[in-house]
Amino acid sequence: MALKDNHQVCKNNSFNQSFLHALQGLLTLIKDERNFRFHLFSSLLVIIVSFLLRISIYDWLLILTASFLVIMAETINTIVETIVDLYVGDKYNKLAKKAKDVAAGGVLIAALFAVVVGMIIFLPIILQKLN
Ligand SMILES: Nc1ncnc2c1ncn2[C@@H]1O[C@H](COP(=O)(O)OP(=O)(O)OP(=O)(O)O)[C@@H](O)[C@H]1O
Repeated sequence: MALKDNHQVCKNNSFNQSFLHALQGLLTLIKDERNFRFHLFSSLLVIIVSFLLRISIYDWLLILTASFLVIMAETINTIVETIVDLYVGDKYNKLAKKAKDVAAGGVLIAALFAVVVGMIIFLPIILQKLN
């Protein structure tokens, strides 16, 4: 059915098929996108640290939201890059540059937000443990 490319171009005809194609998209992100792997690994690291430091439920919500935003921004960045490449190929195009740079800027904003959230939550706990 899905997961191996059968050159399907028609609509998915079952929930299972839709789900398998979504899973295939996720695996493609992990396999092909170095930055996506980096953000996924960083998020897992932050989640492990959050467990170890026993942060509050509200802090968990913030940490998970910040991680989710970075991963979603990276996903949208990959979508933009792929569509731009599909459209312009190897040719230089000013609008292609704008689209790709803006998409990358979105990832940067989300990553900075995650760093600020991480510092607000982890720094006081770490400083308290050091004292
Ligand atoms: N067709 C193009 N026309 C103009 N500029 C381009 C084009 N393709 C890429 N660029 C420029 O090269 C940069 C890198 O593009 P590329 O598609 O390699 O992204 P990437 O290295 O995969 O980015 P990221 O690190 O965000 O995943 C873009 O941000 C853009 O400035």
